Amino acid sequence: MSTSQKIFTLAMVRKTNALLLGLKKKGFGEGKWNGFGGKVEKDETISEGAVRELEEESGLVAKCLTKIGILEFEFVGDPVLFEVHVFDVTQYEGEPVETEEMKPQWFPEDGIPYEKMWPDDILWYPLYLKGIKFRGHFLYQGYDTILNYTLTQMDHL
Ligand SMILES: Nc1nc(SCCc2ccccc2)c2[nH]cnc2n1
Repeated sequence: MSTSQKIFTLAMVRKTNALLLGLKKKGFGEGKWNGFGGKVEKDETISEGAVRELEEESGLVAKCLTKIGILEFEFVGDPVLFEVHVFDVTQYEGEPVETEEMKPQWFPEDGIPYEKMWPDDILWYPLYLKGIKFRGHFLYQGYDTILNYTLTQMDHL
């Protein structure tokens, strides 16, 4: 039983058959390729937070976001439940630039570097890339081992 929930965003930027990922240079998830995201501030909606974090971390300005998933992460021994709202971004302005937080790179959809990403990604990316919305819950031991999980397709989020 987790005593508190913290809301985070994760923006997945896509163009024809390619996905933009960022190599996290510091902080939570350092050294892993991931979408762009972070905390949601008190004075913003979840999608406003997603737009802000994407611009801060990649320089891209999202013009349209679609909520495509909700992922809950629990870490053994940590009472905080991470609730991550995942968005698909296909309309954006600008070119991706390296920032203090992230080094961006385009990957072909059949060349995703799962071995250098969070272990849950290989489980839900295939749903995302097929346009299937999802809700998942993952129990982690440390940051590399998933003890158990549920992953459900959703018609609406
Ligand atoms: N793909 C993925 N992302 C995250 S955290 C993403 C949201 C975030 C949270 C805090 C700082 C920056 C970004 C994960 N955690 C556990 N598995 C995971 N998989």
